[in-house]
Amino acid sequence: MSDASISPKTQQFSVLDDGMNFNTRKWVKPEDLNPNGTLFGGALLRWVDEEAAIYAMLQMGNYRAVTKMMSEINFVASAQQGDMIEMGLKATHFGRTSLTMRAEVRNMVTRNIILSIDKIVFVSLGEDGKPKPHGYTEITYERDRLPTR
Ligand SMILES: CCCCCCCCCCCCCCCC(=O)SCCNC(=O)CCNC(=O)[C@H](O)C(C)(C)COP(=O)(O)OP(=O)(O)OC[C@H]1O[C@@H](n2cnc3c(N)ncnc32)[C@H](O)[C@@H]1OP(=O)(O)O
Repeated sequence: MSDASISPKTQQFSVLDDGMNFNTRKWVKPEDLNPNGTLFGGALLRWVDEEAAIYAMLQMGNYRAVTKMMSEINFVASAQQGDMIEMGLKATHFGRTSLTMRAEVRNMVTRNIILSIDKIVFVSLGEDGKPKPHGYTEITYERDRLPTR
């Protein structure tokens, strides 16, 4: 995707862009770098997995959500120390016990997409650790599904 196709809205806080929810920003720090001096892919994946787990919990209304599958991970471009990145997620399929989502990470400084994952699948589990139906079929943009303590 070219720079021109990225909406200027991506530089605003918490925007909904094409239904994709960009909530979390990270600052690339020295401890996040690989020996080449660019953002370490493992750090990026850890951030995405955590963000996706929280998104899955909010959508499926269950704190017990586990990563089942990630499709091809495309490290499209790199980021450097001092860059700010933002992570976007969008649910693409609600199954019976699972939720499939798409992920995109953008460099807010260069405005390039740096990572895309077409499919991340989370499964809602019961207390027995087995898949548990979540009962939802559509995206919520609220925090209305999670039980509170
Ligand atoms: C108030 C406070 C409370 C606090 C409360 C404490 C709890 C706080 C927990 C925090 C949790 C954090 C979690 C963080 C994120 C991890 O770090 S997760 C760690 C890494 N992931 C794992 O360890 C998962 C390991 N895998 C498993 O345990 C088993 O594979 C699973 C997930 C139980 C699923 O078992 P299974 O036999 O595959 O189940 P199965 O019924 O065949 O399939 C289930 C669903 O997955 C789908 N599926 C299965 N395989 C695939 C595949 N290859 N591709 C796509 N979909 C698939 C199926 O289609 C099905 O979907 P639905 O059609 O029902 O929608």
